[in-house]
Amino acid sequence: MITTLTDTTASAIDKTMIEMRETFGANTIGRVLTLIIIATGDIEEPLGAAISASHEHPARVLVVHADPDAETSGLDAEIRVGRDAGAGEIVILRARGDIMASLDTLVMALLLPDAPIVTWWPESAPSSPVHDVLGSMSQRRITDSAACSGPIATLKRLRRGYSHGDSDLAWSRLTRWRGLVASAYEVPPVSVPTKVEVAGSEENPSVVLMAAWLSRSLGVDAQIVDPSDGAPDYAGVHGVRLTREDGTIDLTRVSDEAIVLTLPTDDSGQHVTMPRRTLNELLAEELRRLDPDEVYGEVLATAFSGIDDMGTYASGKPAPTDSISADAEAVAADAAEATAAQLATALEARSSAHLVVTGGTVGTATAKALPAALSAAGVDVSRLHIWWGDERFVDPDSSDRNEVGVRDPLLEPLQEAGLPARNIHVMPSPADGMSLDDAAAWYGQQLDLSGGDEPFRTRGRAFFDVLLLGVGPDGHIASLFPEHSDQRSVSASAIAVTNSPKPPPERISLTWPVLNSARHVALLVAGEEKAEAVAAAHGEINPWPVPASAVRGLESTTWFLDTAAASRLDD
Ligand SMILES: O=C1O[C@H](COP(=O)(O)O)[C@@H](O)[C@H](O)[C@H]1O
Repeated sequence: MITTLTDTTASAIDKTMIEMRETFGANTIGRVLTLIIIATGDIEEPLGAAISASHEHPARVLVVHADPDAETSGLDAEIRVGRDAGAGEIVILRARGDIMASLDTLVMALLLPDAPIVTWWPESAPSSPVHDVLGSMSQRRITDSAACSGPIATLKRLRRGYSHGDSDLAWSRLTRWRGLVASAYEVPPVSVPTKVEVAGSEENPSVVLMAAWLSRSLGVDAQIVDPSDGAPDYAGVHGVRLTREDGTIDLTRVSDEAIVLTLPTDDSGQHVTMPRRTLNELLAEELRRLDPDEVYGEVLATAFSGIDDMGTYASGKPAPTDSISADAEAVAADAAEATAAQLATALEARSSAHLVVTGGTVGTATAKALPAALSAAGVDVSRLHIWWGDERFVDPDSSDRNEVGVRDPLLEPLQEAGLPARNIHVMPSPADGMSLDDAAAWYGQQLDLSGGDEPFRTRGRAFFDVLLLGVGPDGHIASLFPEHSDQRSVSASAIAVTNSPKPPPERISLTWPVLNSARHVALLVAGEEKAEAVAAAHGEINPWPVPASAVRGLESTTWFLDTAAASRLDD
């Protein structure tokens, strides 16, 4: 049974649904979830999948088809119950123009009470599904990067915007492949492969995720290789080969229905039935589990964790320049003067300005020089916000804290000059009653909430006005250390760092996308012992071995150096 309503409202839709149910004798008792489908194109295919899945998971399906550019504003709805809705009930909402602004309220009025919510984007994907207005109210958020334009770029965006509860159909397409590879691998004698290859296109998200899953599970870098010449285009994983000392495990798709498996102990080539999966099956599988798919999150983090992806946050920005002075004191004075001028300019353009301070020797000296420099530049400190690039996770009054180092020389005078206490964004310490992980997540959330509609990691635009960074003799900046695995974390704005090579071992650090969202970056360095790191950081952007090479400001990056720290620049 289908009823259409034009220029309608949520309450009229609800009333009509009740009437239709009464006429039809259906009820909502058996519905187990609300499935929201955000459609941008054809709705029949995803709707067909939802109807099919409804036999296993009876759902209320809300299809949101929005046209924000429409000249008129309004809402039409189509309600389907009974045979036309499988074992569920369907409401198709066609929203035009201004009505889009109240989409969340509209959808909220139509949700099944007390039932989980799943949102599915069949052919588009928000940068961060959890930050989407409808995604934010859902337990599970399903995308399909392979169906979006620019599948790999989409998967990269989803990686940066990932949150627990996200999943992607490019990953669900691998469920059977993963099962088969795992059981082939476990045929005795089990041994770690020396080479791992996935045949398929590098432009296919399932192929990329398969390689990442294998790399992560086996601890061996999986290579993506071209499918063999003349192979039909299966638009996904063509095969997996694990080379071991005793022979190879090879799984190759030979048709849409089957793969051929060879083992070191049996090279006869067994045919195994493994049909390619339909959209209906993929959706039904997704709805089977409403808890977060942790493995997907971890595999997504492994994919694209290479240097290039981290480095892209820094590349394409103005080249760094050097400002060389006689000694550390002069470096601090020059940096403070430049910072004050940049903050003054920021406040001419915007209502507030954001400064990130740092710890370390020259960082603390620069902080000491700042109050006088800010006053000389006429900066209205009541409109200033202070953040930290990193902090050591130790007692709040420990002299190891970066914040303690600037408390007397910077924070006190600025507060006296009008800086509100609420604008001082100190990183938490153990005394705040949070674990290190929770403390880092909390600080990241404070930043995400301050910066606007999306988290930093997907925003790609300026937030901080000036970012001050010290540089260690090993080339570290903030608490991102060379060849330290925590450096690879980019799916949060702040991360917990453990086993820091420089004591204390537990720290909180801003991550690459956040550090790379400043208008101006100032690297503050003095001393001969840092000359080598400074020279290395003046080379190519290469965050993994040389973190200091990979932070750039959107408008400027300046190395404030003393002559000793600059001494190897011509080498
Ligand atoms: O551990 C850290 O070290 C750097 C640099 O310190 P320095 O004493 O060698 O100048 C610092 O900038 C960073 O904030 C800090 O946590």
